Amino acid sequence: MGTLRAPPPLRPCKSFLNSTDTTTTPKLGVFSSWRRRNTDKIGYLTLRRSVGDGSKAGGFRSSQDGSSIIEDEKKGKKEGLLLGAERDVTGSVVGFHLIPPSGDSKVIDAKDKLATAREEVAEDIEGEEKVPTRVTHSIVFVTAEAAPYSKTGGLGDVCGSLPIALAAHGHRVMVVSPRYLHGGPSDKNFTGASEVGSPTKIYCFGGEQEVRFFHEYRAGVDWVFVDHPSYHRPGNPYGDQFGAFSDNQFRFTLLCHAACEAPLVLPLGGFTYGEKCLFIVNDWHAGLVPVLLAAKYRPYGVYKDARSILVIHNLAHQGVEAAATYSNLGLPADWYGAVEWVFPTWARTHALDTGKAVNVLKGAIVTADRILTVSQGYSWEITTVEGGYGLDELLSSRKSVLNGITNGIDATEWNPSLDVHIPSNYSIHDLSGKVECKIALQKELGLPIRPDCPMIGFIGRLDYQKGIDIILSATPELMEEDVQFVMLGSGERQYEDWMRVTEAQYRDKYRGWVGFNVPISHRITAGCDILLMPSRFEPCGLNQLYAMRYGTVPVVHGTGGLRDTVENFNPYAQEGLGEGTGWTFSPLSRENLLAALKFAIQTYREHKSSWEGLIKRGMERDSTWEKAAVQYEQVFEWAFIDPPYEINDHKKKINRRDQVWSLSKIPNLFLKSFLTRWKQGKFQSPSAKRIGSKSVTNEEERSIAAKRKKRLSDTGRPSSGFGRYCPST
Ligand SMILES: Nc1ncnc2c1ncn2[C@@H]1O[C@H](COP(=O)(O)OP(=O)(O)O[C@H]2O[C@H](CO)[C@@H](O)[C@H](O)[C@H]2O)[C@@H](O)[C@H]1O
Repeated sequence: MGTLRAPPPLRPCKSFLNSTDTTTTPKLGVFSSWRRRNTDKIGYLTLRRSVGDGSKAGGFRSSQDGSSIIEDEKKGKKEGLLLGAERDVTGSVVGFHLIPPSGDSKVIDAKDKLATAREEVAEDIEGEEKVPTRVTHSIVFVTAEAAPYSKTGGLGDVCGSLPIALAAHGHRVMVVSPRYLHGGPSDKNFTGASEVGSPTKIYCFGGEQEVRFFHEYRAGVDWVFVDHPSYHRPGNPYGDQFGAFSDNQFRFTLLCHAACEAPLVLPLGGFTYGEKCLFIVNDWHAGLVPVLLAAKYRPYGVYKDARSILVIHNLAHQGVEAAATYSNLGLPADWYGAVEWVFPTWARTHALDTGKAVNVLKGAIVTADRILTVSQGYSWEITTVEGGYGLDELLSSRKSVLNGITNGIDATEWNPSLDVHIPSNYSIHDLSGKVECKIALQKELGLPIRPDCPMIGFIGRLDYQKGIDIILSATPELMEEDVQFVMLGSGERQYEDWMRVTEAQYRDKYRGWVGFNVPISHRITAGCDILLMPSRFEPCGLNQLYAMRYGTVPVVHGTGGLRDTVENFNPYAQEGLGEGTGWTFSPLSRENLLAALKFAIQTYREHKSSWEGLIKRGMERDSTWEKAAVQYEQVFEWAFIDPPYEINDHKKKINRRDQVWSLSKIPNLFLKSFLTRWKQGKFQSPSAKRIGSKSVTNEEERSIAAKRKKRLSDTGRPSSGFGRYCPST
């Protein structure tokens, strides 16, 4: 956890390690600058990349095995010389250069599988120019959704834009997600992708499944879509009007297996990604990937140098299914402990319920090399009982590899001066278009056309996370004000119905748009003056970032990423010039929400210059991916410093458990106290002692249950303790 700090020491390239002259080998951390100072032959080194259509891509070229190719631009292309071993002034080999006469690059050392490429711009011989060294990786994103191909929320946005930002930094990036065909207009999103490689067999769910891969190269990224009949059905990626699909465990198990195969088998742009990849697995849907790397591949010497990073966008969804489904996952039998989940007694449904389940996200937390959340605030919240959804202790035990990086936004799609979905474009220098957007929105929704009336917007999933129940309770009082309120969302049926009823009740003030509609979401973001986000918890939140960029002032519950990104308004700061980009209220309650909204409305009406300041500070805020991409790169470096999760780690933990439970190994001295404690119910079953399982005594369970009961009676809502009934989506 904590902030991202100084970069780790640089790692030497393989060719350097191959040097036979070890006497002059510099220390790793100083290799780069040492090399620049002492080598006068290196010239200007860059790495060329070839992905998809080689002519389109810049950067470095990857070999079939994922290795990278280094070219000497200055000399190689002109002279076509085979430079061979490069030596410094002391005679030490510092690198190898293979420059073919054609100017084409060749692999330096295919055996080395040097997937980590190095882009170095050496300072000139006099040492005047200092340019940073950059390490590039072969990155494989695994995700259930990626915009614009598929999107139901923020996960799609992030996985549609972060890969592009990382590719722009020179990384070779692949995104693997399902090829959903719902039989509607969204199917055309996949028409740009064509079949690549040959059908691949996946072994899971007691049989053999065949998946096909489709590929599109766009914006510097290889978009790979896994095709299987189970992804072809009406609805959205996770369910339809009847609820979540019952075979989601199967569909996302398939995705994970296919994603592990893709870098090995797909010749994208003529070259596979190879084994030395960095998997970025998003949420539980992709959570099986790090477990597969450790359990299925590494024991056979495959993916030994790969690393995985788990990105948690929403801890509330963990992919929990009955323990009996373990055999479906395609994992070796002795890896059950990695995904095993035991619910506390109070959360079990009946007397014979043993509480045993498999929890895919837990498996990912245990086996991933690093863990990221989408804001720093949330990375702390998930280690607390309130925000941990039963995984807080496990996550706390992994604090040393847990960081938070605030999401960026796609600054091309969400740009008021370019947005194709809004009727008038505008910018911070000329806000006149914003009023036109407001008038057009009022017209479109059939509301009275009143440019001076404060207009409040809400966009999001209609569920408990987003605090819809608080909006619901506050709306009657809000409607007493002279305001207009627009909501766009879909989700729980009761809230959708409430929106329809409220619209009928307040015809001239309220509109509820039930459904998922991206163009409307842009028009609400641009046309409203205030965006309301009373989320109960919010890992990052993107709508407040979009709102600020569109000069719409956010009023948010101060939690997770909302607290990190919205600065509370202070009218007295900076000698009356003001400070802040919106309002944050806490704790979450109807009264606090109304108070914050009323402050905002009053400021809008009575303090025009303060309002303008709020708008401008929000629009000036840098929410692009650039900053986040650099922080991600820092975490990549850290991931490669440590060895990957090994089968040995797993075995050690299993053995430790066996030792605990082998009575012969417990000295007699402790046996009595052990048995006494056992009778008191202070030990759980052996399985509960396995890797990362929740290990609480019956007494603790009872006290947690009592606390929850009290909280329920005090506040009328359950705490976010153990996630007994996490849905699969
Ligand atoms: N009815 C509708 N019509 C059109 N567009 C709609 C819509 N409902 C939602 N959207 C869009 O979906 C996205 C929602 O993103 P959020 O980050 O607010 O929430 P979400 O909870 O899905 O994401 C999770 O992952 C993201 C990404 O990490 C985190 O920011 C977040 O906190 C976490 O809960 C936005 O682009 C929004 O405009």
